[in-house]
Amino acid sequence: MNLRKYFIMGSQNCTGDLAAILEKGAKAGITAFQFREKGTGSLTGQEKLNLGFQLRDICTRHHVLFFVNDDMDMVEPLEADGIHVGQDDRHLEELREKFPDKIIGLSVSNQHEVDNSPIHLADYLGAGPIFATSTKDDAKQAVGTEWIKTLKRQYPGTPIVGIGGINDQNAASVIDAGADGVSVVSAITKADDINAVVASL
Ligand SMILES: Cc1ncc(COP(=O)(O)OP(=O)(O)O)c(N)n1
Ligand SMILES: Cc1ncsc1CCOP(=O)(O)O
Ligand SMILES: [Mg+2]
Repeated sequence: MNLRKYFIMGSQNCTGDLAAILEKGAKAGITAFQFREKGTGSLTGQEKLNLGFQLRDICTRHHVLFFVNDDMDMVEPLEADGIHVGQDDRHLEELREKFPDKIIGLSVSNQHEVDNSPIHLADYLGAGPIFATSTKDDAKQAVGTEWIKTLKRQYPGTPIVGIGGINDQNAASVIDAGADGVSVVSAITKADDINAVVASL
């Protein structure tokens, strides 16, 4: 499971063509992708599914892991490799039972969440927001790279990806803190040169 360069995107994040952005990212070396279609302006129903098929196909062609965000009903139709959920989403017990062989990621933003989560059912943890972000309206307070160190001490065998405000300038600090990968939205969707940003990440 290679989560080193984990790109997340939905149509609400872009003005341009999502398929073209993902294709560039995949060619440049992203290792994982999460289809996160949520928030103002996002697609629903069949339109969301159709976009999902298109993006899934790009990931298949480039051997990039494909995750869906939150929506467990899309996992099977899109033949996703896994699903990422947060604290207010479907419970890991239910997901693990339904998808015994899929990769399940869980967001954890503080110790209270860790203490109240079945971490042993998660295949990886999304830690953040590490830095301030304007991509997610309801993002929690930025926790800094110290949070990665704290998690890694407690769960040395569980892969951890940092998320939130990560870009090609600060990604190294996230990896240096012990993260196995960096998850980014705007660093790629807003990049002038996607190839350069992914290489630099
Ligand atoms: C890799 C990764 N980490 C964290 C998140 C955030 O998930 P969540 O807290 O459920 O928030 P939403 O993304 O659903 O708004 C993530 N999506 N991916
Ligand atoms: C989905 C999500 N979860 C925590 S922060 C965030 C958004 C990250 O976006 P960006 O990489 O643009 O800061
Ligand atoms: Mg969620």
